[in-house]
Order: sequence, then C-alpha cells, then structure tokens
Amino acid sequence: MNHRIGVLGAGVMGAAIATLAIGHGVPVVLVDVDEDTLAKARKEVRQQLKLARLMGKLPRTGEAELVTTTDYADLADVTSVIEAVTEKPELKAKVLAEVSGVVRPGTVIVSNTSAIPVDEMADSVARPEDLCAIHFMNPPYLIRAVEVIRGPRTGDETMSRVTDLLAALDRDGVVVGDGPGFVINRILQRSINEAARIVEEGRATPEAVDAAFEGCLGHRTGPLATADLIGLDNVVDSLRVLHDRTGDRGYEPCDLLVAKVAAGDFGRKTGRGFYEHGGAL
Ligand SMILES: NC(=O)c1ccc[n+]([C@@H]2O[C@H](COP(=O)([O-])OP(=O)(O)OC[C@H]3O[C@@H](n4cnc5c(N)ncnc54)[C@H](O)[C@@H]3O)[C@@H](O)[C@H]2O)c1
Repeated sequence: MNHRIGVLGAGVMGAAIATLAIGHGVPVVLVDVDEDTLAKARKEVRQQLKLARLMGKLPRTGEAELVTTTDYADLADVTSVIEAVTEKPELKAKVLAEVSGVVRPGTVIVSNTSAIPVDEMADSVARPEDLCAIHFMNPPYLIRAVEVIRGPRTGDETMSRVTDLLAALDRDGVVVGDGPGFVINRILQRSINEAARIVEEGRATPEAVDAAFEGCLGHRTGPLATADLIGLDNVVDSLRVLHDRTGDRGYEPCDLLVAKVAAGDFGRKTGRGFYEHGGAL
C-alpha cells in the first residue's frame, strides 16, 4: 500500500513523527493551528532528519514530501491520520471529531495519546472501528518500539492497516489492551511524579534521583531527565488524565511539577525544567 499520512499537531511529537515518516519515504501532511508553529516544525524536521541520518537511524537518502497546513481539508486524501495534539481530552475529542468528518471511511485514525483510553476517544469519531492508538516513544525516529493500543471497538481491518503502516515506518509494535496510561504511562508517569515529590521533599536532588536509576537500576535515562525530555507540561496533563480516570492519588501532580509548569519551565523545549538545557528548542 502507498501510504500518505496526516499528522495533527506539530509540537514535540508531531514534528518528530513527521521526520520518521518522510525519512522512510512516506509523504506527510502536517497540521497545526498557526504558521509560526509550522515554520518552527519544518526547521526541526530538517535538523532531526540530519541527526537521525548521522546516527544511522534513517535511510540516508530518498525522503518524501512534507506539506504543512492549518487547513484540515488538506487531509481529505490521506491513507491514515496520526493525532498528536496537546494531551487535553476535550481538545482531542474536538480534533478527532473534525478529522473523522474530513477523511474517507476506512482511513485509519491513530491517536498518539499518552494516557486517554481509546474507547473514550472512540465516542468522538464517526466510525469507532477506524480508531486505535499508537504510543510512539520520544524521539520516534530513534526508538523503534511503540505501544499499539486496540480499543474494544477497534476493527480487525484497522489493526491490519496499522501493522502495514508500522512496517512502512520500520517500527516494532507491542500490542496492549486499553485503559488509562496503557502500560508505559501507567507506570512511567507515576514514577516521574514520585521522583519529583522526592525532590520537593528535599530528600534528593534531581541529579541524585537520576543517578540512582541510571547507576543502580541500569536505566538509560533517569525519571527526571526523561520528564524534561517529554515536557513537564505534558507530564502534568498526562498525570491529570490518569488521576481523573483512576481516582488514584499517586497520579495527582505534585506541587513541584505544577509550580514548574506555572513558571513556564517545561524542560528541554523551553530550556529549563529539572535541568538547564542551554536555551529553548
Ligand atoms: N512529549 C512526549 O514525550 C510524548 C511522548 C508520547 C506521546 N505524547 C503525546 O503526544 C501528544 C502531543 O504531545 P507533544 O509533547 O508533542 O505536545 P506539544 O505541546 O509539544 O505539541 C502539541 C501541538 O498540538 C497543537 N495543537 C493544539 N490544538 C490543535 C488543533 N486544534 N489542531 C492542530 N494542532 C493543534 C499545538 O499547537 C502544539 O503544536 C500528546 O497527546 C502527548 O501526550 C507525548
């Protein structure tokens, strides 16, 4: 099948998913709300392509076309859509309803949500059988494995098309069941929250928390450096999704995370989070 994908949201993940796709020769229509964000994303995609190629993580030549737009109507003839807008359930519901009204029936609609159950989002689309979630890792052009979430209403044909799409993107899918945070974020977001709480209590510095996870447990990156990479704004949004849907206080974002987001210290993307990153991206 000749894929042509629409990517909704040109932030951290949308831009990087676009890099992964065009780097594998799959054309992309990238949508966001304004031209400034799209211009920044085009620049990031160029830099990411260069980096991934230097690292041998993407084919060296033969990239596909990247079209950027603010008009959802430009998604009319894509073969699948990957939604990567901000982790706000009401926003995702609105965006998914809009996109499902534009694409042809049978077009796979994939959400890259961190934590919202597929079956909840399925209420917003015209054809719930066309919807599933792929939780790409950050950055998706460097990490091959992805979580694939099949909701109770996801169709067999959608799962088969997703397998085909992941093959075109050279990613390895791990299929898991539906529910808040799926597998990875049910565990990871709670760990990040607890790590931040330890710093808040003055029991350890961010450096010490991460050194313990990296040195003692062999994790490649500790929870707070991971949180800075994800974006602390996204961490707080994901924790709220998990807390609202489980009632589990372990997911209630701690004061330190909330304060950092209120101060605009989102991590790598703004230049400061738990660590200093030498300027915004
Ligand atoms: N950051 C990560 O490490 C990571 C990893 C896996 C999954 N995710 C998930 O991916 C999604 C995107 O996260 P992100 O970190 O890229 O967020 P981000 O804040 O960097 O980007 C979100 C983008 O969505 C755009 N947007 C908002 N409303 C829109 C609309 N109506 N139409 C089109 N675009 C719109 C925003 O302008 C912004 O550019 C979230 O669901 C998040 O939970 C994030």
